[in-house]
Amino acid sequence: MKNTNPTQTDAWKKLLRLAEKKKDQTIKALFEDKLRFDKYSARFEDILVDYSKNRVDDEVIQTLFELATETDLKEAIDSMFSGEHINQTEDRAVLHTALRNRSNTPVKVEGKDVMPDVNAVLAQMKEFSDKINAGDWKGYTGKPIKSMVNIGIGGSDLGPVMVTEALKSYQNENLEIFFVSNVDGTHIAETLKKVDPETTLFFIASKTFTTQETMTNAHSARSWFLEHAKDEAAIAKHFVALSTNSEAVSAFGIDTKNMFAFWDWVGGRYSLWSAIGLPIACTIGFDNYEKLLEGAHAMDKHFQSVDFDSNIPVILALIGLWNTNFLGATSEAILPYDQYMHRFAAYFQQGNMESNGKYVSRNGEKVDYSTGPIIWGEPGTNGQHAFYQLIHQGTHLIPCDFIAPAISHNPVGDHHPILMSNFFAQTEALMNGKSLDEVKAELAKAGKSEAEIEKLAPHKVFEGNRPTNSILVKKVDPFTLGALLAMYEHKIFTQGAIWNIFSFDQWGVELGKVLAKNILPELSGDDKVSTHDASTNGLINSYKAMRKG
Ligand SMILES: O=P(O)(O)OC[C@H]1O[C@@](O)(CO)[C@@H](O)[C@@H]1O
Repeated sequence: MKNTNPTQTDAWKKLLRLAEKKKDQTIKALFEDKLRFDKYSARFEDILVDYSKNRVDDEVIQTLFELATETDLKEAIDSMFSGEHINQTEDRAVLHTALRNRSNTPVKVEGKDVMPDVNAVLAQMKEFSDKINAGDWKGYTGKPIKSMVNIGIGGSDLGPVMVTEALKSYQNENLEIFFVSNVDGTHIAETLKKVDPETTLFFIASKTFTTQETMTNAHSARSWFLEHAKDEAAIAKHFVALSTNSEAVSAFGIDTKNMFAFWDWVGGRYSLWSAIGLPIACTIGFDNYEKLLEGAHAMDKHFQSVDFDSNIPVILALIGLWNTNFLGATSEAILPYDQYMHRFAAYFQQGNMESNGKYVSRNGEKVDYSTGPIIWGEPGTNGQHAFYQLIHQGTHLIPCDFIAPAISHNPVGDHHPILMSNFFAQTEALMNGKSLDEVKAELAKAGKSEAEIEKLAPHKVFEGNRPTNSILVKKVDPFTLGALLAMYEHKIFTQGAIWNIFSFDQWGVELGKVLAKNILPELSGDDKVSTHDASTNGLINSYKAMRKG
């Protein structure tokens, strides 16, 4: 991968000029082009991506494509899929795409085709999840597994949580799935209250098998289990490990035949396609998990082969870059109008912010431009009653992705049409706003006096011109969800490539962990601590005083 400073490209300089030249342009006016919706929307299988309600015109979008070309995006894409060690600071390939490579074409890492290993683990996952779903995997008292608890955090938790929630309609009704991630004892305590040791399976999910929270929770779960089962031999029937680290798995006391492996070229935040996805496969059945893989693979092929001007992840990435680097947006909201997708934004908080929350370029220099945005969001319509005030009338420009299914899994009464009417209305309102004249006419029609109108009107004006993408899917099914996830993954990849940053390491999560390990021993006993700054010393010593009750 090249390491071009994007601001040095002709396209970037032109985009700066265009942003200035078009600063008074409105999205509403752009719709005078009657073909705009057709030109600025794209179909992929049962997914419609409408990016027409953005502040981009033909000149801007073409220049954005030039930026992608000038920063050698195609070469970057090919480098990733070819197994090049593009994760240079960890000297690793980035091949989560190989995990869902349903075409089974060879994918080489250091000259070795990894597909046989990938397929072997998938076969192991299928065999195991089939047994769980059929009730053939018995616990230490001979009863079938009824409850599953995934113990993991970050990429070893967020993906399985988000997918099992989004695909809850596909869940085996004889099985329940729980997730424990936080080291806060409440998380494991509240979960263990709900499950029976005789019928519970624990997934210990950790790429490194060293993460403090996960290992703490895993040992607590193991202790709880042995209080009931007594015999350590029972562990083998109730604990499986999802990891790259077989030595640490054995040391924990899980038989490596109960280990589902993956590899260092799978990033944690890109790992739900790997053995980390086993709780998904067990919850929704392997066939549905396979459809998730197929959807992602279909999007991978689209991303790899389609020209930029029809390439959905590239288009979304470039529009996001335009919003961030030329219109000054610092965050992006993901707003799924689907209650089952309530953890979708949270998933991409890690996916996006842990990938592109970087301030040093691939050249090792501090960047002088914005990189990854803050990702946040909640399901619609709830967000409308929480933070849409700011999105509509705040001082921040917040590009939003609205996502909705045409068909609900729960067609209760007229709920879905009501939900969808809000989905359509919000992007219309964010684009068109409401002018002062319209507001004044409304207030006059409502019988307000001149004085009241003068006082109220400014507060009821909506400037509009706030950019949104609308992503309309036929139904949130495994294939479609897989394609959506891969679409966002490749958007993130594309932005990182153009921003000339390393998107696949995460050094920023290390310092806090190290300092916490230094503080932990200081918390035992009652002696005062004085090894830190006055605030940290004060906090620790206050904690020690308070906990005495
Ligand atoms: O899967 P594991 O090795 O336990 O890591 C968990 C999470 O911790 C990190 O913060 C890295 O330390 C995330 O990148 C990762 O997904």
